[in-house]
Amino acid sequence: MASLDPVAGARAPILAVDHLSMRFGGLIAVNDVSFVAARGEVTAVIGPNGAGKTTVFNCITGFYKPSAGRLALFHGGAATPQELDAVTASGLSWGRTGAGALYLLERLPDHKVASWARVARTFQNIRLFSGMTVLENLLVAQHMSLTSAGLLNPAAILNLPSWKRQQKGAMDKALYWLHQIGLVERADDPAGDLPYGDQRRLEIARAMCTDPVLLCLDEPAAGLNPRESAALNELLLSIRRDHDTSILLIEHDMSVVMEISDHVVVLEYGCKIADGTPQEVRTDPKVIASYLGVEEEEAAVVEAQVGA
Ligand SMILES: Nc1ncnc2c1ncn2[C@@H]1O[C@H](COP(=O)(O)OP(=O)(O)OP(=O)(O)O)[C@@H](O)[C@H]1O
Repeated sequence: MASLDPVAGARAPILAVDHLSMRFGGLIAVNDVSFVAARGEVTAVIGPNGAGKTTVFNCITGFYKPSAGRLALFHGGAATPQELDAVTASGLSWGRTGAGALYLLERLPDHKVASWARVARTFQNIRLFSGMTVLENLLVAQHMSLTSAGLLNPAAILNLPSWKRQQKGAMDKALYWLHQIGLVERADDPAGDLPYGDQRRLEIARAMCTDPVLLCLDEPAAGLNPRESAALNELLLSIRRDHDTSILLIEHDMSVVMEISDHVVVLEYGCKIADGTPQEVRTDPKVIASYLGVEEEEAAVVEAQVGA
C-alpha cells in the first residue's frame, strides 16, 4: 500500500484521524488512535466486541466530542500541512484550502458534520422510517436541502420553475438510487415490509441521497444471509466505482471486509494494533492472535512470532 501521509500522501486522504482518544469516566474506550482513510477507498475498522469501533464512528460523526485528538476531513483534495495547522490554530471548525476546504469534525455539532462536512452514516440497527414508503424514505433524506432552499424563498412560495427544478432533482436522485438497489417495483411499499437485506441497502441508498463525501457504515452486513451479503458488496463496490464517496465501515463479517476493503484498521481494547491492506492485516500475527482467534498450537507459533 502506498504511503498515506495524513496531509499530502501519494493517495489523497479524505479523513485523517490524529491521536483520537475518548474516555467515559475511568474507561478509555479509544486510546490515542491515528489512521488515514484515503479518498475513493473503502476503509474497514475491525476488532473484537468492545474494541472501540463504534466510539470512533461516534466521534467522527459528531455524536461524541472526543476527549482528545483531531479529525480532519478534506473536501476537494489534500490540504497542505500549513493549511491544516492554520485551521487548527484558528480555533475555527473549518477553513478553505487550495484544493477546497477542510473541516475539523471534533469541533462541529453532529448536524453540521452531516450538512457541512457531508459525512453520512448508518447504524448497527436499521433506522428507516418503516411506515413511509421506500420512495418517501429516499425523498425525506433530501428534505434538509429542499427546506433550507425553501425557507423564505420566494421561488418555493410562488412555485417558480427554479423550485420545481429542485424538486425534480430530488425525485430524479431518489429514482436513481431506487434503480441502483433494484427496488423500483417496491417504490410504493412501506419500507418496513421489505426483507431485511433490502432494508439495509435502502438505508445506504438513503444516506447516498445526501451526496456524502464520506459514508460511514456501522456493521452493514450484520444479520444478512450470503445472498444479501453479496448484494451489499456489489452496492458498496458500485458506490466506490461510480461516485465521489469514500467509505468507512465497521464490520465483523470478514468475507465482506476482505472482499471490498482497500485498507483495514484493527482495534483492540481501544488501541490500534494493525493498519494495512486486507492481505497484510490477515497475516499479521497480532491480529490473528487477538481478533481472529487461533487454535492452541497455532497460538504458540503466533506468540513466538509476536515476541520475535
Ligand atoms: N456512552 C458510553 N458510556 C460508557 N461507556 C461506553 C459508552 N460507549 C461505549 N462505551 C464503552 O466503550 C468501550 C468501546 O465500546 P464500542 O461500542 O465503541 O466498541 P465496539 O468495538 O464498537 O464493540 P461492538 O463490536 O460490540 O459494537 C466498551 O467498553 C463500551 O462499554
